[in-house]
Amino acid sequence: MTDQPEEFDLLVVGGGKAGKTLSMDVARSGRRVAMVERGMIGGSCINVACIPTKALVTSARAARQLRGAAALGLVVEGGRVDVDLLRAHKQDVVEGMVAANRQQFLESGLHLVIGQARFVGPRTVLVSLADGGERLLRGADVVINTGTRPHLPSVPGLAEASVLTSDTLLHLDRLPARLVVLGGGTVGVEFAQMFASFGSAVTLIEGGPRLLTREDPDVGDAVTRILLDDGIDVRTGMTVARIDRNADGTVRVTLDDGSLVTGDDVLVAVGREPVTDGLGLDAAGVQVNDRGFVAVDEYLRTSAERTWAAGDVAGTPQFTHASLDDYRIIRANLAGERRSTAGRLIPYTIFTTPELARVGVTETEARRAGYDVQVAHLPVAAIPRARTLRQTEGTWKAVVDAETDQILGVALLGAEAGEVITSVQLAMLGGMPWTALRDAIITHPTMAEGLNLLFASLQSRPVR
Ligand SMILES: Cc1cc2nc3c(=O)[nH]c(=O)nc-3n(C[C@H](O)[C@H](O)[C@H](O)COP(=O)(O)OP(=O)(O)OC[C@H]3O[C@@H](n4cnc5c(N)ncnc54)[C@H](O)[C@@H]3O)c2cc1C
Ligand SMILES: NC(=O)c1ccc[n+]([C@@H]2O[C@H](COP(=O)([O-])OP(=O)(O)OC[C@H]3O[C@@H](n4cnc5c(N)ncnc54)[C@H](O)[C@@H]3O)[C@@H](O)[C@H]2O)c1
Repeated sequence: MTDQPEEFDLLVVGGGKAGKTLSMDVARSGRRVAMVERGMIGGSCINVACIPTKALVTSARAARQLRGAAALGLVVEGGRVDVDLLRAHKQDVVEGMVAANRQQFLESGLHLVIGQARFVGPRTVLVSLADGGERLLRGADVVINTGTRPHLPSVPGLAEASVLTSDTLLHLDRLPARLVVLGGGTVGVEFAQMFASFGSAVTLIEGGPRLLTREDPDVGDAVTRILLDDGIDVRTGMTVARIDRNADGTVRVTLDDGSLVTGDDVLVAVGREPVTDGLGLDAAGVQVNDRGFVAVDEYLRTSAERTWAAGDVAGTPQFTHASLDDYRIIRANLAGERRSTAGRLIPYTIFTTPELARVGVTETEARRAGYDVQVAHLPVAAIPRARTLRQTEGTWKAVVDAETDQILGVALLGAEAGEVITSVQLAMLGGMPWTALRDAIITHPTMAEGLNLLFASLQSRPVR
């Protein structure tokens, strides 16, 4: 290695969704691009987050369907969860996507540098290469996209109790007979239900007053009822006082009211923290905010010149599609536009069974913002398609502005909600009033047809 850095038009640190997409895009346009990735080709989503978990959710749903096969007129005998086959299925999906990403990186012409990057000066990183040695790289523009990792709270005993995170639970070579899940957020509810479907006895402990605290109380409570029906022991408003690994290998979780929960494993899912340690942000002149995330403005610029940040580490809502939109913003701004993150409509789906899909604001947020709202509710059982699927669990909710008829937000808890939400999102993006969804001719029998029914329960404004 010489003292002179290798020069690039664009240097991307961390190959997450935003970083890899931007790297390929800029490289395809003929610019010199280096992307430094310490090991996960394709980033967290395809290796340890969305893709492996959703592959396992598919298995969990199949297990549920097999158990309910008689209701569909099928006699299925035997059947058991084989953890090795489960892992092989998940790994096959992951490896297919990693291989496809690797191929796309190659074809784009980007310089993929596998190693750990650390800033040693403005827009300059020293990379400890995975196969030994170092490289010094400098970018005319630099994008930081190093993601987040599971946060481990300072609970007495936790550090010594060999607890699991979403990363490590995915690699487990056995099914815990009793799984204790700490944290009733997105990761907690998805994993709790998945493992309950595989046959684990699951206890879910949430510190807040209910599960999914960002949702309206009625929506969070509806998800809680579904998990309770699945046999999950849900304990809300509970803090863990300490965790101990017993001599026989079991784990004892002591709650603040003195009660004990015993399990074989503990999954800690209490949020994620930014990956910035050892990154040398000071040397780069990049500041972090009070939560430790890289501080960015609405154009995704950091405090350092021509240094940008994207995805989870920049405090963007922690979804892959949000990170992808950060790529669009930085791409436009690198080309001299002024594209902003302000006012983005970012939907999401929580992949419980049934799914909870959300877009826009909650009823609580709309009322707090001073809107005069109308609220529509629809039990999923009222949708003909739900009957034919025999998946009648759940309830839909829409919040509209009574003054303007604009849709403010929708929460769909039910089968295929993650697919149906996009129709609502597109209507919102197009500024369509709720009456358009009430009156649209929608294919029968589909779940989306429920939108006709949901909005039909609202009162039209009197004709003036
Ligand atoms: C269990 C789980 C399930 C999820 N499911 C979903 C889902 O279904 N849908 C959804 O939209 N979102 C989901 N998410 C959230 C989603 O995974 C993240 O929001 C998304 O992956 C963030 O991507 P990113 O662009 O910020 O970076 P990441 O994909 O996290 O990539 C950051 C990369 O930087 C690399 N890196 C870090 N430091 C360095 C360094 N110093 N040098 C070099 N490389 C470095 C890392 O190895 C990593 O590959 C899930 C998250 C979890 C934990
Ligand atoms: N389907 C998806 O899109 C998907 C799936 C998984 C994760 N994600 C993303 O990843 C992010 C992180 O997920 P997460 O579930 O780790 O975090 P989260 O912020 O969604 O939920 C964490 C939960 O843990 C609770 N908590 C915090 N400290 C606690 C403690 N000591 N004891 C008990 N409970 C405690 C919080 O009240 C909260 O309900 C999500 O916010 C989401 O953006 C998305």
